[in-house]
This record gives sequence, C-alpha cells and structure tokens, in this order.
Amino acid sequence: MNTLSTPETPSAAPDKPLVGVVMGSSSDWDTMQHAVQMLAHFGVAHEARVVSAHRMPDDLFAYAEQAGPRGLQAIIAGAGGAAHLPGMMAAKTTVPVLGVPVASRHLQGVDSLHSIVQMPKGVPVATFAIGNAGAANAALFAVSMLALHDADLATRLQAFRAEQTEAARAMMLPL
Ligand SMILES: Nc1c(C(=O)O)ncn1[C@@H]1O[C@H](COP(=O)(O)O)[C@@H](O)[C@H]1O
Repeated sequence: MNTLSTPETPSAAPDKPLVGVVMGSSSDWDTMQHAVQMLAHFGVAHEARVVSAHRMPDDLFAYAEQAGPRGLQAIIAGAGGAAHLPGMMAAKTTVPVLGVPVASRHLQGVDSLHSIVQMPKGVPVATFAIGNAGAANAALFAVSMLALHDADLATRLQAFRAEQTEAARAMMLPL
C-alpha cells in the first residue's frame, strides 16, 4: 500500500514551485495537507499558502496574476462553505485550477462542492471529491499533468498505480 513515507527525488529546484496549494483558512489544513503530502511523495516542488478570496481579495488577485509568470503549472485550491476561492482564482489566471471542497460544519461540504463545481461556462475549475480523498486526488491529477512532460515522474506515477493494484489484489475479507 502507498504510505507516502518516502519522498522521491525532487523534479525541480525547491525554490521554484510547480504546484501552488492554496486554501481559504488554516482550518482547511487538515484536509489540504493530504494534497501537500502527495506532492511531497512524488518530489514535486510546491508551496502552500492561505489565500482567501473573501478575506484577502487583493492577495488572491496578486497570487493569481503572478502564478503563470512564476512558473506554476497547476493551482490546487481548497475552501469550505461559500467556496469562491477556486473560482475567483480561475477567473484571474489561465493556470489550471484544481478545486477541493473542504467539509463544512453545517452542510458537510455539499455547499463547498456546489460552490466549486457549478462554475459558469468559460471559467472552469476541475473539481474533486469532498475532503481528504479529493485533496489527495487533486495532487495526483497535478502529478499526471506534470508527468506528460517528465518521464521520471511518469515512471513514479506508474509505480504508484502498480502498488495500489497489488494492495487491492492482496486484500483479504474477514471470512
Ligand atoms: N470559502 C472560504 C474563503 C473563500 O472562498 O475565499 N475564504 C475562507 N473560506 C472558508 O471559510 C471556512 C471557515 O474558515 P475559518 O475556520 O477560518 O472560520 C474555511 O473552510 C475556509 O476555506
């Protein structure tokens, strides 16, 4: 099974992140750390920041405007509740935005999911599942995108999938 315990060889200099992980609040970290852990496992240079659309709109716009020039290839954006962050990020950059709905206190993240997935035509946000699995999958999707132009990364991704297959085949039922 994939334990994410052994980071691989970095595929880029640590000071030049390829993937930005942003979230609306530090309270989203419990969920979004799963994206960061997955990127670290694959050795993908990344950064993680709180950049709220509601609370820091100017910072969000600046982040989005600088994302392309700074060389970011993807932005993983997580938020909960009225989750405008991923959509507003996508509105201000053409760098692909991968949205992660964070589970909210009252509506369990259904509000977050709908806020992120129901973008109007023309400004897409690739939307993942609510919670930890969605955060991890967003990172895996970013890895897939980067692997199109990184043969070593593609090999590591294939090995990751093969490990999953073997773990599934080895599953035992308590019979
Ligand atoms: N959805 C957004 C945005 C945004 O979309 O700009 N900024 C913060 N939030 C969300 O508010 C929730 C509660 O935040 P606090 O725990 O800080 O009160 C978090 O899940 C965050 O993502």
